[in-house]
Amino acid sequence: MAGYFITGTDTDVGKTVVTSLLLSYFHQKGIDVYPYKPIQSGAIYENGNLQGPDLQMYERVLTSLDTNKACTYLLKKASSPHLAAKEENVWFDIPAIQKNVERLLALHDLVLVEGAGGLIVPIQEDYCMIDLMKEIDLPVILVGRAGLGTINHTVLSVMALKQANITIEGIILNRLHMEDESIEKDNAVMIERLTGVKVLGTIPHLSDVEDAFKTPQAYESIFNRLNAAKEDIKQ
Ligand SMILES: Nc1ncnc2c1ncn2[C@@H]1O[C@H](COP(=O)(O)OP(=O)(O)OP(=O)(O)O)[C@@H](O)[C@H]1O
Ligand SMILES: C[C@H](N)[C@H](N)CCCCCC(=O)O
Ligand SMILES: [Mg+2]
Repeated sequence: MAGYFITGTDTDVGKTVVTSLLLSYFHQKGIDVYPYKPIQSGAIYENGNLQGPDLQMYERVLTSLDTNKACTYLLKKASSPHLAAKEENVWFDIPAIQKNVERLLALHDLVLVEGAGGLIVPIQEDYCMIDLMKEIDLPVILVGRAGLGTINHTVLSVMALKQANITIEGIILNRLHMEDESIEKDNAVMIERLTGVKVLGTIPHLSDVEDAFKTPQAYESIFNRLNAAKEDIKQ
């Protein structure tokens, strides 16, 4: 029974890609790993069914995924959850989300919970993603961009996590675009120096994201630094 909360410095920073690579990595190691996206906004109708884009990506790795189990709230508007919920007349039952996490933790060796956007994303007008993370109480993997601008975003995110007393397992930088490698290398060094949190590694720019899920061992040097990779999490 182990889990991580995968958060990011922003929306579209690569949380779902990192979560899917982690799913694939642990799955190939024989670990019973399961994803959970409590709140998915930006869901779209496909063949008459409302589909969550993040869930569709997890499904590329775990073809047997039960999307009802892996997501509690599917909202159509591609916005902050608080706004989508207001427009769609949805009320978030936070204790129910918490119970779902506990249920999944009891059922699986490893659970990967993905947030929506970054930390100060409102779920309700006075309750943000970071408040949910605090309640869920899993160690956090923070995904940030690898390139220019990430020092500020990543260090501020770590400051907020520390202020909330949330355990940070590590930072993963993601090469969303091809940028100056000397800046990216220095970013990792400066983020470690300014936060005291380990940068586990950098995910390269992927020409074919889904293809990358087939070879998760390529990220061994990043993922084997996670405690879940070291401990025997199969109870
Ligand atoms: N390393 C990478 N190389 C190339 N493309 C990437 C990489 N990482 C992410 N992407 C692409 O960037 C986009 C955003 O990634 P992703 O969906 O993982 O973001 P997210 O942080 O999960 O966003 P959200 O807040 O909506 O959950 C996607 O189109 C994804 O395929
Ligand atoms: C719809 C999108 N892909 C995300 N899931 C939600 C991102 C909310 C970001 C809110 C904000 O930081 O301004
Ligand atoms: Mg996502």
